[in-house]
Amino acid sequence: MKAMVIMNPTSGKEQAGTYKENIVEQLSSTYEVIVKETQKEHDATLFAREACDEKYEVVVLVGGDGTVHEGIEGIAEQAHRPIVGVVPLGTVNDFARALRLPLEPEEAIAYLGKQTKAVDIGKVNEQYFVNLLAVGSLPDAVGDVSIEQKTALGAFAYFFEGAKAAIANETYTLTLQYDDQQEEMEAMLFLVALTDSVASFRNIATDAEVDDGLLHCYVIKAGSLLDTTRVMTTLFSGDFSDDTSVHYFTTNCVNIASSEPYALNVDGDMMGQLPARIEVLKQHIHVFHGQV
Ligand SMILES: Nc1ncnc2c1ncn2[C@@H]1O[C@H](COP(=O)(O)OP(=O)(O)OP(=O)(O)O)[C@@H](O)[C@H]1O
Repeated sequence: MKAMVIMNPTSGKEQAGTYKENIVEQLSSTYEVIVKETQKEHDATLFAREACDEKYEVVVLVGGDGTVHEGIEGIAEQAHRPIVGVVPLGTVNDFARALRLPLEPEEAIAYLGKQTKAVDIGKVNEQYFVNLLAVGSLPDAVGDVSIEQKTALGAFAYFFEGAKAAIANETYTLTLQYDDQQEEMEAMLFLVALTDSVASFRNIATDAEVDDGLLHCYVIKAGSLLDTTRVMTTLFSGDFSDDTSVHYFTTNCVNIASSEPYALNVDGDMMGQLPARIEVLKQHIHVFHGQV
């Protein structure tokens, strides 16, 4: 049986190489292991696709959410899909959090080759996502977060920038189609979460399970500045149940359009623009899972 380890040498303050030996040791009793280092953008996608073509049993993605996203892109549409392992070396590591893996790389390595679980992935137009898709002020702001900010502030950088943009109160008209319904609304932010870990905050999308086959959709409606501030507080607290400014629904497919070609933020990076068809591929990828 074969395992391919795909490492991004630039992630984790360039410490990825120091974990190489332990990863190989963890897997080598069961698998013949090869290690590939990415040199540039999209290498992880190409390597992961090669692993599918050559019928590898396992692909281990060593890096941040960007590396996980690229690796999953390479696997998602293939007939043979290896089991995916994750060694988290990013700032946020939302996917590793959702899989209940320890964020300490050495500890996460111990889960490679152990218990597996089939998890959902999302498809947006012709791309895939494992965690979060967003349209609105927050995603623009997330795209603006610099590497230095991420390192200094960690996950909080996203919400800090997001809150500033939201308070500027930028809104737009969205048309949503799902489950035979069509809705039009003024929105500040549209979020689709697949897991309960969004920019590292576990109390957003608390109902989302990695294998529930559902897109957890949040429309943060336009309102006054006061409303906006309150909504941001609600977002931080994670309890939307009594908030009329937040429209929450679940579905397995939603079409979203807007009068303006708003940009999409997919798993933390700006990719493509509206209109978009978003669907969930239920329990599509097997992963090595952490503690339940
Ligand atoms: N050798 C390389 N040199 C420069 N960039 C690379 C290299 N290999 C991969 N990349 C790019 O690094 C990015 C992914 O970085 P990483 O895995 O650290 O995720 P991240 O999302 O930036 O993590 P986080 O934001 O949580 O710190 C991808 O855009 C990928 O194309």
